[in-house]
This record gives sequence, structure tokens and C-alpha cells, in this order.
Amino acid sequence: MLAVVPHPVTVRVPSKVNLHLAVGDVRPDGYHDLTTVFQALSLTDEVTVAVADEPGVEVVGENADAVPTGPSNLAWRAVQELARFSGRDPEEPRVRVVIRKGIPVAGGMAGGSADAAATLVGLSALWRLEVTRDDLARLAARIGSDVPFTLYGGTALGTGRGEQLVPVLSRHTYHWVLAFDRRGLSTPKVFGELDRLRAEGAPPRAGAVEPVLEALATGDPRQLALLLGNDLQAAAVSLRPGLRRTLRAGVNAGALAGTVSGSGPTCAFLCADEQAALRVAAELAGAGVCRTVRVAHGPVPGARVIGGEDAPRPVPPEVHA
Ligand SMILES: C[C@](O)(CO)[C@H](O)COP(=O)(O)OP(=O)(O)OC[C@H]1O[C@@H](n2ccc(N)nc2=O)[C@H](O)[C@@H]1O
Ligand SMILES: Nc1ncnc2c1ncn2[C@@H]1O[C@H](COP(=O)(O)OP(=O)(O)OP(=O)(O)O)[C@@H](O)[C@H]1O
Repeated sequence: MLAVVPHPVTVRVPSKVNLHLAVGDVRPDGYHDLTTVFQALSLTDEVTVAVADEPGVEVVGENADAVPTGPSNLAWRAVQELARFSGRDPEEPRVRVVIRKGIPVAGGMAGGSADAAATLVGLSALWRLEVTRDDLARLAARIGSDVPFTLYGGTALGTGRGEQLVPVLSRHTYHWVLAFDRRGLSTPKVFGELDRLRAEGAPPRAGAVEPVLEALATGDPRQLALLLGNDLQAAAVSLRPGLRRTLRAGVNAGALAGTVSGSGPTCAFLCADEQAALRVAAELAGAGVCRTVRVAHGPVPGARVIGGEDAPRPVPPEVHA
């Protein structure tokens, strides 16, 4: 009798921007305690998992050459975690993972984390596992601090290393312009640079998180724009001084405010509405301060299987600098 091979499963997964990112002191385990507000953005990756005789990872799209395809790919870490969890041999999973990158690599937008979250969701469907999202979130946190958030999406308050999440009430769709830099930045290096800057002096710190939560509940982008804050911004700018110019150019182009996204170097500009975002994107693309400009909106849902009504949509408009 022929064995039935399940159909491949494709998952779409969002990127993130940190609306607020307050970084505490370095902990004995090398991580920093965070208080952060995440928003999931419509700039996405798509990940397909399939049963295969030739297991492995394949990467196509935005900067695919910069992504490892071996065991260090975070999506492969997810395959191994879920194999172990479901009693399969983590060294011999007969699975092929194809990643279509839309999220910039090493851009501070949780690209690799998103692929891990998508793989957990896709494989759970492929293997027909009875797992809750909370089960998956526990596995996700072992892979990386940003992985649980890209699994849930929406808007969330993150504490601990960023992996402990509670949903946040958010009333509005926010419109963003994203400026990708020519090269990525390493997340541990940016945290290390912040420690160095703090040892030398007192770089600016993000304020309290409560006003950010209040602004999200009212849904006024102008109020939120005044409150965007990221402790890692000074460190990212110190390692990549050109970001200062990019941040200025976005505001000069008409954005309400700009911030470095997470550990950078992507800069995220909050705009008043969709039309304003398109105008800012066009002007920023002509300013010659970055590699590529994209528009995106948020919040959007976390990693989810696509197909049927939810079939792939066109990617957001791209404007080349
Ligand atoms: C900057 C953020 O994107 C903000 O959401 C995240 O904190 C980074 O999350 P991530 O890329 O998933 O990071 P992980 O893979 O967990 O950790 C990579 C490295 O970043 C540093 N790291 C990360 C998270 C954290 N709370 N403190 C840290 O110091 C550590 O050096 C760690 O070894
Ligand atoms: N699936 C993946 N996609 C992208 N990079 C990956 C992936 N798996 C492993 N990596 C490695 O991780 C490094 C960081 O990539 P990633 O795109 O996750 O950074 P990031 O978006 O800045 O992360 P974060 O915002 O979570 O700190 C890359 O330089 C690459 O070597």
C-alpha cells in the first residue's frame, strides 16, 4: 500500500518594530532585561515546509545570499525543537524548508525569528500535531527572544528577554515607511555597544511605557509618534553614524517621527496615514540615504497558514533609492 504524503504547508509571518524598547543592565546569562512594546508589520516572509527525502533549508528573495542554509538557520532550529517535542529524531527530520525573504536580513525586524515561528506553525500542520500556540511559544523562546512575538503578532508588551508577552489593546492601523540599510548589524554587537556607551556616560533612555500603552488605546498616530523610544538607537547610531542622516531625512520628508527598529539598522518612520506614507517613501527613496524603501502597516496577525481566501497577496510597493 502507498503511504500518503501530506501536502506542503505555507505560512506567512510578520516582521516587527519596537514602539518602545527600554533595556536594563546586562544579566549574568549575558541577556538584558527588556520592557518593550512590539507591533507586527505587514512586511512578511513566507515559509513552506514539506516532507522530503533531501532535508534542508533553501532561501530565496531579499538578501538570500546572506542567510545560512545549514543548522544555524533559525528555521532549522525550529524543525529540530519540534521534532524533539513530538518524539521524532531531531537529527533526521525528513523535512525541507523553503524561505522567501521579504524581511531584511540582520535588519532589526526579527527576520530570522519570524522564519523560526513560521516553521513551528507550518510543521505542526504538516505533522498534524495537537499543539497550542502556548506550547509553540515555549519552544519559540528557546530559539530566540523575538520568536514568540512573531508567532502571536498583533501588538504586545514584552518583558524578560522579550519573550514574556501580554497582548496590548491597539485601536488603529498605523502606517510606516521602512528604510533598509546597505548592510546589516549584529544584534549582540549592538547590545554590547550600549553597555560600552553606558559605562562611559549616560546615553538617553526611553521614558515610561504606560504613556505608549495609553496612546495605542486611543489610536492617535500623532500621540504615539511623540512617544517612540528605543534605548538601542544610540548604540546602533554609534556603530553606523550614517543612520543619523537617514533618521533626519525621513522626518524632513514628512514622517511624524522616526526610530531605529530594534537593534537596527532599519529605520522605521511613523506617518499620519497611508497617503502620507506613500509620499514620504517616494521622497526618502530620492534622498540617497538607504538601499531600499518600503511601506508597511501594523498591527497584523502572527504566523499563519495561508491558502484559499488568504492566498498570497502582492508584496508592498518598493521604491529603490
Ligand atoms: C533587539 C530585539 O530585536 C528587540 O526586540 C531583541 O531583543 C533581539 O532578539 P533576538 O534577535 O531574538 O535575540 P537572541 O537571539 O535571543 O539573542 C541574541 C543576542 O542578543 C543579545 N540580547 C538579546 C536579547 C536580550 N533581551 N538581551 C540581549 O542582550 C545577547 O547578546 C544575545 O546573545
Ligand atoms: N532564517 C533566517 N533569516 C535571516 N537570518 C538568519 C536566519 N537564520 C539565521 N540567520 C542569521 O541570523 C543573523 C541575524 O538575522 P536576522 O534577520 O534574524 O536579524 P534581525 O532581524 O536583526 O534580528 P532581531 O531583530 O530579532 O534582532 C543573520 O545575519 C544570519 O546569519
